[in-house]
Amino acid sequence: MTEEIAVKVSHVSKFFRLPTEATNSLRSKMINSLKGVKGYKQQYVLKDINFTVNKGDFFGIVGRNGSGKSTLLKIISQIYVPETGNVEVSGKLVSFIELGVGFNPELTGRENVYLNGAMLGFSTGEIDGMYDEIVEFAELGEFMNQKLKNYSSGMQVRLAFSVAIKAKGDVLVLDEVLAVGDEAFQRKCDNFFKEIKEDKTKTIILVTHDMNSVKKYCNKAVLIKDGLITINGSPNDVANEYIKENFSTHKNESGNENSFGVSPSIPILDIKANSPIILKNMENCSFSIEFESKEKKNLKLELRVSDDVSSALITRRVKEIEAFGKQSINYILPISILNNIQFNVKVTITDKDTEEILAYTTEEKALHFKIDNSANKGKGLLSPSEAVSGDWS
Ligand SMILES: Nc1ncnc2c1ncn2[C@@H]1O[C@H](COP(=O)(O)OP(=O)(O)OP(=O)(O)O)[C@@H](O)[C@H]1O
Repeated sequence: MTEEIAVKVSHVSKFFRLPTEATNSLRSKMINSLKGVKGYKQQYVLKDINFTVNKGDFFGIVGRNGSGKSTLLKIISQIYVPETGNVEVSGKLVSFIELGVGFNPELTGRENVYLNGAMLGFSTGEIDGMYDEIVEFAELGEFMNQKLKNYSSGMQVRLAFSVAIKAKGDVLVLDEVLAVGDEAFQRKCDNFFKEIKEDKTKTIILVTHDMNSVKKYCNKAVLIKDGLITINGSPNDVANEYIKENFSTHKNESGNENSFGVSPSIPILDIKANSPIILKNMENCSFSIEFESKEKKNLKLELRVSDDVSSALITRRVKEIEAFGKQSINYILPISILNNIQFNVKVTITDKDTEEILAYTTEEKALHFKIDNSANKGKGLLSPSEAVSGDWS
């Protein structure tokens, strides 16, 4: 069965002009123009963005502040025109990406629902049909005849969000940052997202910084970095890569740059060699994984041993443990089938319950070994049946 496309983003690029000098007189403007000085530079915010969202998808867009997510949502919602490329949308698109658009503080809640609905392209009859559901979801029944300017900011957000999600659109574009509210309203939104995830006639595009939401609701996601899509794939891969990206800008308490790859709950992660790192005439390579868990947690340790030259994975082992405090776990890797090879050892520690990555070994902190043993016959991994495994101790 071929999937129906809801939104197709093709080769979209966008730049903004940033002033490079202040020209506050007509004279300097004229001189600059004669000299060919433009007085601004083009800052590319999106660079050749391509992806497809199918009907029924719950599609996540993830990226750090300033990576270009809101600009992309505005292009999808036809608020901005891209410099290159285009966006094709099938069906009616409803977006909730900027607060206050389509709302007038001098009008009542009720009038604002009709105004906003009209701006989204719905007729009065259509809004009549949606009105009760919108008010019920927003829990603002008794306030609908009051002017919007008398609403608290939370109430205004609730109304705007409710119009967006209860409007009968086919594609809903949401910036989750705006979907704030008290705990009860958040729970309601959570239920709504869970329901809509199962509704294969609705398509959602959600920008969020909350990786639990990505894993919980989305079936596909993209990660944007500096205006480029760096991953287009499974929500788990995107969420984990985003967490790693964020980690690399967090220094640990000592401010030591070599400690990148740790988090407040696992502030230390090291791999220490117990055997020499140049292995001659030896059968085993041994090392210990040392880390500290600030809280009692069920953890998943993923050990990866890879060839330094080809990056091929030699072995991957997973161990689940309940850990609290300082830990040291030994690992013995038999090397009898390897020779003339350099390899590295890295570890990723994940919270077993939430699947969040809590710490991982960065390139700089990987432990490297070299095998120089003429008694061993092979080079690298000989065949899958001879895969190197090893033991935890
Ligand atoms: N109207 C504008 N004029 C000039 N620059 C802009 C404009 N809008 C956005 N930018 C710049 O474009 C870049 C991307 O901004 P954008 O708001 O799309 O990022 P974002 O990923 O949504 O960030 P956040 O997570 O903080 O909302 C930023 O460097 C921002 O300063």
